Amino acid sequence: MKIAIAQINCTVGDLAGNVAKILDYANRAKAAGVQVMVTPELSLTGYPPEDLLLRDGFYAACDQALFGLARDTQGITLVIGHPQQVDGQRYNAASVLRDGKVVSSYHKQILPNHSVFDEVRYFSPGTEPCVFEADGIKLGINICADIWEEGAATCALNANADLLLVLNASPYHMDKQVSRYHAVRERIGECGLPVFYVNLVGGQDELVFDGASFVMDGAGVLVHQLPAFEEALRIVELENDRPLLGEVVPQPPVEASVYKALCLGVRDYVMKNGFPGVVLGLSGGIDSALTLAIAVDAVGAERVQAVMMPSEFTADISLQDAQIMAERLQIRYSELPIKLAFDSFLRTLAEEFNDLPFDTTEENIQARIRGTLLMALSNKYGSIVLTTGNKSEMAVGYATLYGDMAGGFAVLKDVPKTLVYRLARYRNSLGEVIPERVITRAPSAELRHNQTDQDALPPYEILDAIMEAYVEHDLCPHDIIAHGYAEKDVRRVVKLIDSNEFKRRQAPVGVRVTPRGFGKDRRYPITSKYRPWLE
Ligand SMILES: Nc1ncnc2c1ncn2[C@@H]1O[C@H](COP(=O)(O)OP(=O)(O)OC[C@H]2O[C@@H]([n+]3cccc(C(=O)O)c3)[C@H](O)[C@@H]2O)[C@@H](O)[C@H]1O
Ligand SMILES: Nc1ncnc2c1ncn2[C@@H]1O[C@H](COP(=O)(O)OP(=O)(O)OP(=O)(O)O)[C@@H](O)[C@H]1O
Ligand SMILES: NC(=O)CC[C@H](N)C(=O)O
Repeated sequence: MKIAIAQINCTVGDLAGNVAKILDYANRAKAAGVQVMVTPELSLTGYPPEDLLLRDGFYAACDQALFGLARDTQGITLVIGHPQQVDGQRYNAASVLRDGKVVSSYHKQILPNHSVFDEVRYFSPGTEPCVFEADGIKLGINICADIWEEGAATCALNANADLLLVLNASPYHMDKQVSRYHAVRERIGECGLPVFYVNLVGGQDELVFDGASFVMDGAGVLVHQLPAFEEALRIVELENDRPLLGEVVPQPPVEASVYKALCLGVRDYVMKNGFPGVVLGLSGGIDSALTLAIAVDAVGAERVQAVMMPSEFTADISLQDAQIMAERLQIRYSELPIKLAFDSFLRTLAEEFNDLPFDTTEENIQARIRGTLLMALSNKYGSIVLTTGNKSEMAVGYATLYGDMAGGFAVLKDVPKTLVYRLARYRNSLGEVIPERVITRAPSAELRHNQTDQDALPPYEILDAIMEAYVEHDLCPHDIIAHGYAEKDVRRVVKLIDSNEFKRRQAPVGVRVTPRGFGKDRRYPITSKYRPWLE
């Protein structure tokens, strides 16, 4: 008996494309003598389809695609994830397709409604197991969150399952795989069934699904591990109901996995939305340097344009480093000085401003001129503007609305500044593209003379630690101070984080790589009188 794991990159809403991909994988699996092929959760629609799931017409289209897929599949049994409407109830389902028919369906029992998940908004929970037979072996079905709690796996065991097929759409964040192994081993501890953990791969707006599907035997031993961040078809041989040992691909270390997640997130956002390429402002600083490296690795140098837009505050080394990087990466590179536009703005505003001193206003005008130029290139050539702000800056509002925040996709939105440096070093370890000086010089917005980020903000090691404690772990300022951080830093950073929610709400979407990003999994009021930094 052979079971295939189809670790595929599905596109939300592309029913015909997803069906074609599943058929292609099924044909390859069939040619290799496979009896059963398993696809990820909601493989027919992509995940998460969000409010498409509130439309009756969407379920009708899914049924049509599912029955078409069943008709076109002969000689192999498929397990397909899809949304299903039964008697007015909506379910997150997995159906068994065999001999041209949909022979049975399972309804997900545990609906996740935390962090980035909203499944209670869309689905009713299932209550029944679904076990089908292939080659004399009884295969039980679970779907993703089912396996993270006690219940659904035991339900399959009680229905006489010999092993468990688990369809997943489990998004990536750092160290996620460890928690998946842990959850699956807990279930195996309870039910003793081997588990086929089949995960989706690909980017969907802010989420990246890393694949990294695996198989554990009934003792919780890892017997197959698929690669992360790429599609794969893995054929697992069984002796009776025992999965035999196969390739165990090592999981990438954290910098490599975050880097790959960012590349996949950018590539799929750009490609699935049909952009011919990307454009970004290249300042000679670390954030735009790393963003450029990711962009090139994601979509290829021929699809990337970088623009250096010097002002009177731009250091010579910034210009040199931008040129060196463009040369190393062989991208389209232009220089568009902003002096003329800046002077023109100042002249136009001179009477209004009435000799008031140079302040953030003028800094922001420069950032906005750059944003306007990049958006003009985007409009003219159809390329999407990548913004470069990192998580630390997005946390404290250190970015200009309609300036460096103008754009379509925020690559580093969930990458704290300290991790930006680690990723730059990691990328250079594969071949040096970021000039060493860009990594070692003090970060500066170069919006006035002799400016450095550290004039305005605590050192990034401290800022990032306080941010993680407050944003990811929900600690209150007192607890953070008790961890050894200076009271003034904690109160200041927390105040900045809370009072800049308005900016983040207007920021482009970007790839989530931490357990809590500034996206679907953090919903704070903009208007709020609750002020934890004063407590
Ligand atoms: N609650 C609220 N709801 C909606 N809108 C609100 C608001 N509070 C202020 N605003 C609006 O927002 C404006 C202030 O925001 P904004 O215009 O962006 O400007 P602002 O936050 O005052 O300044 C931007 C800051 O980011 C720094 N920066 C800029 C560019 C790049 C970098 C970098 O290193 O990467 C750093 C810069 O040095 C400065 O400290 C207000 O004038 C007001 O119009
Ligand atoms: N001279 C410039 N030419 C082109 N783009 C610029 C220039 N200055 C700023 N930008 C754009 O605005 C973004 C914000 O940059 P800024 O230098 O203000 O702060 P930063 O967060 O230190 O970013 P970086 O590390 O990339 O410099 C840059 O990443 C870049 O995309
Ligand atoms: N789609 C799901 O049910 C995912 C839930 C699960 N906790 C995960 O992140 O893997």
